[in-house]
Amino acid sequence: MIRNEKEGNHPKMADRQLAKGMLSFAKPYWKLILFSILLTGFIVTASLAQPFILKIAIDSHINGLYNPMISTQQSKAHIVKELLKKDDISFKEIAILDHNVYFRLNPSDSPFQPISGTQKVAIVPIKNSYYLVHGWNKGFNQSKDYKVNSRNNEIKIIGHSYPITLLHSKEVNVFRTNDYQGLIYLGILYLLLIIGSALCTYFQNNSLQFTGQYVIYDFRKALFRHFSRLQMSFYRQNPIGRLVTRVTHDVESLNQLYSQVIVNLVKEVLILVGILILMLYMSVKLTLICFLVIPVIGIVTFYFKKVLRTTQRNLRTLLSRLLSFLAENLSGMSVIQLFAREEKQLQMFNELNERHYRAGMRQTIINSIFNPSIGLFGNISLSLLVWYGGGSVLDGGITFGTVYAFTHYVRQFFEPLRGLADRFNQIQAALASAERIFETLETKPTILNPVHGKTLPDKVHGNIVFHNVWFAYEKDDWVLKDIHFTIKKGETVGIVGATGAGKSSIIQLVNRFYDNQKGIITLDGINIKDVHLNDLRKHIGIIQQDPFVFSGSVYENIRLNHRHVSNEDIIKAAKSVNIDSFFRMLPEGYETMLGEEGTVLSAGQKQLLAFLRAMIADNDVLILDEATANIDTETEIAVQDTLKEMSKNRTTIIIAHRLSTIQHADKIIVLDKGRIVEMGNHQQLVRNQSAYYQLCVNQNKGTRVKEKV
Ligand SMILES: Nc1ncnc2c1ncn2[C@@H]1O[C@H](COP(=O)(O)OP(=O)(O)OP(=O)(O)O)[C@@H](O)[C@H]1O
Repeated sequence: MIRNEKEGNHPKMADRQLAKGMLSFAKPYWKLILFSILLTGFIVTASLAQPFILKIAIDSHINGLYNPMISTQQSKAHIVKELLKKDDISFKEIAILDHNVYFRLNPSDSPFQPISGTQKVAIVPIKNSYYLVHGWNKGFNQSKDYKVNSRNNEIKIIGHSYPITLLHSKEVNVFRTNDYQGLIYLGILYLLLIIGSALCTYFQNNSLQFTGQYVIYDFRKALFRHFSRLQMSFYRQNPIGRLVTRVTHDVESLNQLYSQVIVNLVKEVLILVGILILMLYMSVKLTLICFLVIPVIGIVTFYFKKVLRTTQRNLRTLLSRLLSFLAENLSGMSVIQLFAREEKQLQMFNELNERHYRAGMRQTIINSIFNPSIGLFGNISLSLLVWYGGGSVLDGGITFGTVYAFTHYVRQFFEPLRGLADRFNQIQAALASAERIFETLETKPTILNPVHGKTLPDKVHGNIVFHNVWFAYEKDDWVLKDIHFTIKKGETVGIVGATGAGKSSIIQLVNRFYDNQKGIITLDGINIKDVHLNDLRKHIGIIQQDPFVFSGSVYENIRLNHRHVSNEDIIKAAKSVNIDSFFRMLPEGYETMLGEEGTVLSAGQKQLLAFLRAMIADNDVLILDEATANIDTETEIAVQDTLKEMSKNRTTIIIAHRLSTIQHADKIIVLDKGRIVEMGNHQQLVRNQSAYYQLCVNQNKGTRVKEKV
């Protein structure tokens, strides 16, 4: 049966609450995260610097334009010398201080008057030439200080009260032709950036992956710890497949968030901001033109973000349903085959599978529209750049290097935008998973330890009293009604009744798998709700009809957490019940590995194993719930003898359909539809000729029931 999944309908957790929860898991690893962020800073700087270095190289080497950004004092001096050579002006000495060039003139040779022995000169790149400007002592900027007539290349000096003289107007490609050293510096810088960036990326990736692994390890641990504190009703409401999805799929999706998304998001945002600043620095107009498409992208992204989140959530819910269905069907495959339900189940599986497939397709389609549309906007932006930037280069408004750098930056800008779209996907998926994980983690355990609990002594007497106990699994659907009985220290009590009468439910209450809604249950006079759960449960040993076998050897499965018990003790116990030979028959005897990847025990062997567990645990109260149902008659006789031995001086509760197994009990409680209808020993009850007698008659197929056992 497909359970009614309520997952998709749960109220959405506030994003802030989610973020807080996720941060709390990342907090222990803040140093690692900070380290990654610092490395990210370097990686971003390096990736932003690379096109800029190329721009400088192009402008300096291809166009031969002087660029103050890379002008070393040496190259400046070099330009000056080249210029002076061309104009045949001789200066005795050139000194470069700060960004200014100072000449110590030879007054007799020079047409200029020295100013206190030094002449201050500016080197100004105009069009494709360098100019020495004399008489300058402040900034010298295009449009404020001079204008270039692009038709005849004439340069006009404007708006200066002090004399400015242009010394030189010849085309000189000084830098390009001669400054190989500058080029080498640029090359080395570029190489260092690339190597540095690669190293940082390596360390950043590792530290991020480590963070992700640490965090998901903690998440899994927290989930498992929480699962082990949750009451049985939680497991009734949540199919195992769904819970497995939490610990596997959902946690993995969070791993991506911590190891890739967050820091990459920081990186991408930094790159976007950095590019924007650099582009604005180089040309405001060109930047604005390139980014004409940004508002459209904003609207598209907002819309897709909304749709994607819903789709992601839907996809997760359906996957979880699919897994639950799968888990349920795989564990019940024998029943499916036995009742020839293969086709029906397949049809149900197909339905779910198809819904999951459709949701997956929807997500793929959304992504396949979103990603290329961001790419398209990037290309539109590049076209605008070529159109306007190209024209400006021809006009001389901006350099070719600038346009070249812009093409890099525009691409680089749209790359993270596309990445941002993927980040959105991952964030949506992670948020949907986080919602589920935190919802699970926030499920409050209802079977709680008392705040100020009472401690039971190491050994309890085992007096158990049910004081008018009422219990329902579902609200007001009473399974046990006004149950009242006393089991005295060392007594053996049998509980009988028709199927569904409530026998097992009584046991579930004794060890607090469930809590009764009304009445009180006491152990040695102490309300069991006042005792710490571990303290209570360590006194109660239960042998179930289908005991659980852990992965591990037979020894480990019997010993469980009674570490002090030796292998010899276990063998001795097994021999005493005459079941030693059963375990010796296993492929490697007591060393045989059991569980998922080991040997599979038969139902009877499992019960024998559970018997040994109980013997080793030596609890003060022993409960058997159909504990011998799967054991053959011969072995059962041996086990019954041991049971008699074990129940001496130990409170024992036995639930058995086979009434012969409880005939020796000190007291037999007969249940019918959740109520006690009879209580007494075998003889008394047979004499009563009522409910118990009727059960015995039914079981003996109408033959007379003997009082004597
Ligand atoms: N986990 C559960 N959630 C909801 N209802 C339950 C649960 N376990 C049992 N019940 C219901 O409680 C009633 C009593 O069940 P219980 O298992 O105690 O009966 P029982 O006498 O032990 O039956 P049987 O002899 O078949 O083992 C039944 O109607 C059953 O459907």
